[in-house]
Amino acid sequence: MPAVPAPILDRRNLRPGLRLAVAVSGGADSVALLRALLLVAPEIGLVLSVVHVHHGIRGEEADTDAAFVASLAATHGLALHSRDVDTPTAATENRETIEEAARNLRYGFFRELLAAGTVDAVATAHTLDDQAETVLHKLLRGGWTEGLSGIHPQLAEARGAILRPFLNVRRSEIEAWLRALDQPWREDSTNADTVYTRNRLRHELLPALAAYNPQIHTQLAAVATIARDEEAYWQAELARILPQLLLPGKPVRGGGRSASTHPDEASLAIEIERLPAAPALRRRILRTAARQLGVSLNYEQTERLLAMCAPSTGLNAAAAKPPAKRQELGSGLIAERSPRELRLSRSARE
Ligand SMILES: Nc1ncnc2c1ncn2[C@@H]1O[C@H](COP(=O)(O)OP(=O)(O)OP(=O)(O)O)[C@@H](O)[C@H]1O
Repeated sequence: MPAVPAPILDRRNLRPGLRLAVAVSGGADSVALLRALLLVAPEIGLVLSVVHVHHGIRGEEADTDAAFVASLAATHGLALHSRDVDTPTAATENRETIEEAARNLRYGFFRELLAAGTVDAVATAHTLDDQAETVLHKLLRGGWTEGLSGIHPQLAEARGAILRPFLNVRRSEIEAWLRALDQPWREDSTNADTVYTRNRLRHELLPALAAYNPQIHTQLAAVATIARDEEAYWQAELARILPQLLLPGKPVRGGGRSASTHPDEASLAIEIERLPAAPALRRRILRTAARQLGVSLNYEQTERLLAMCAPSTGLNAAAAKPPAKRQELGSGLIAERSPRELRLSRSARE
């Protein structure tokens, strides 16, 4: 068999002396990530270990996965950080889906290892295929640039970081390499189950799109990179201008009536005249303001708020209806427009 080159790792965040725990589920992607990191560890000076979470779902299959990962770590003389969790109970208690609960428990363990200083970073094996599936999923459900940013190559934590050095690597490349190495991996039986949206995207929608553009995975991953950079730019702009714009709890000025100051209410005012003209910024300001009151606005709610910021007098006003004076946007969020201010308030009684 011709030699298959090792997948190319993103080395940006791999520095000498880094104590890096590789998150290994036993699947092809994470087994390959471990093998690829083992190849470069001596040259870079990485101190590798393995982290595995037994989620308490998928019965014996998960027991075998855990044993497989333990044996892989032992074969390469690596320390193993393992944790058994009860995903179904956590899902019920926190009203999460099984997938959400498993993810939260998994990342909870990673963050514990980082916070305790046991390791400096945790590497997960997300691939370019995962990135494409995530972006497509966000597009289907409706996503802002932050959602379209998909899986980030690096997540800074309070202490340490979570790294994704395989984000530029195709899953097909990984499997070919493991076969060439004669390295077995564990197949997750739920990966083929088309009950899960993500699996339908992987097995049905993406192959259909690839008939229109064979580079669709790379294109969607490029959307994530572009969206991430755009979002970072606008977030820096927001950090600069928000402190002058959002006026928490201030009374309405400029002739507007005073808003209710019921003790259960949290409120914020925005001076309309000082709002930048660009909708890209206006939307972000409005969404950030709502988020500060604990409400995550969807597109339709954001557009309703945006319309409330239109000029109430002057030439432009003749073309359209005057902006609404008061609207309830859901989740207890109320928007009130006075001549100079837009006030958002949230009743805790909702
Ligand atoms: N049980 C596990 N133990 C350790 N690491 C795991 C486990 N499951 C997944 N991982 C790590 O997470 C990566 C992504 O896994 P997977 O695609 O199943 O996650 P996901 O459901 O997409 O959630 P998320 O993207 O938030 O991690 C894997 O490549 C692996 O590095």
